[in-house]
Amino acid sequence: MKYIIGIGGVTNGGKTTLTNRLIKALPNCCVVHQDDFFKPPDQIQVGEDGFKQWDVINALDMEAMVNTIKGWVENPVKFARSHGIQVAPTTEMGPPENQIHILIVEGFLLYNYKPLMDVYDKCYYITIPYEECKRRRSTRQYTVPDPPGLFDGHVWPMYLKHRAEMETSCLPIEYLSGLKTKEEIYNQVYEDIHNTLLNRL
Ligand SMILES: Nc1ncnc2c1ncn2[C@@H]1O[C@H](COP(=O)(O)OP(=O)(O)O)[C@@H](O)[C@H]1O
Ligand SMILES: O=C(O)c1ccc[n+]([C@@H]2O[C@H](COP(=O)([O-])O)[C@@H](O)[C@H]2O)c1
Repeated sequence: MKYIIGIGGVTNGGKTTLTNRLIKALPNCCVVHQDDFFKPPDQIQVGEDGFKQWDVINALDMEAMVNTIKGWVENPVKFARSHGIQVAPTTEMGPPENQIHILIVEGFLLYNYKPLMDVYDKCYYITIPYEECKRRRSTRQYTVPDPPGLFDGHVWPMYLKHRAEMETSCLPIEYLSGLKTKEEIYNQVYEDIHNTLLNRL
């Protein structure tokens, strides 16, 4: 059985932190990070606001991201092995039809791209309020550092726009408060996934 989990949400909400905990705990679990698909800086357009438009879908090579996910769907065992993830032997997992393969797709713009809308079996979305987001973001080092004013001039307005867009889609999204402790968020999501997978097997 294949199971694809989306961990979306606001920048610095705690997506990577949660994902890293889950991949250690879940069996045969691979991950695709949306951040790995950012285009190089010279391909990022400058908007009317004067900022490079990093927080839009066009800043990402979404075709490559979709192809990576398709690669996992076609052959999760090969995908896992080529990403250095140990696959449990079939004997440990029971018959092949009971073998679980999990993919976590993690990123800030997961639910705003049509070709990906149908791939998720479960959609999580982490939120934190403006002040906390700005505080966490101010300590974060990206490969391209934030120029002064980027958060208020581009990052936060784009987050609000994309979130509103996402909410008009029919995706069943489970919201998680990123203000809870890392442990609480992890326990909540782990239990949810565990119970869902037990019911499906
Ligand atoms: N539940 C939490 N409570 C407090 N700080 C958190 C929590 N989750 C993550 N952080 C911190 O917030 C920052 C961004 O976390 P990260 O997981 O990289 O976010 P994202 O992947 O959503 O951008 C890191 O410094 C991380 O330690
Ligand atoms: O990773 C990069 O190369 C990169 C370069 C420029 C900007 N980013 C920022 O990465 C943010 C999304 O990642 P995250 O982990 O904060 O959700 C987004 O808000 C962008 O502004 C990321």
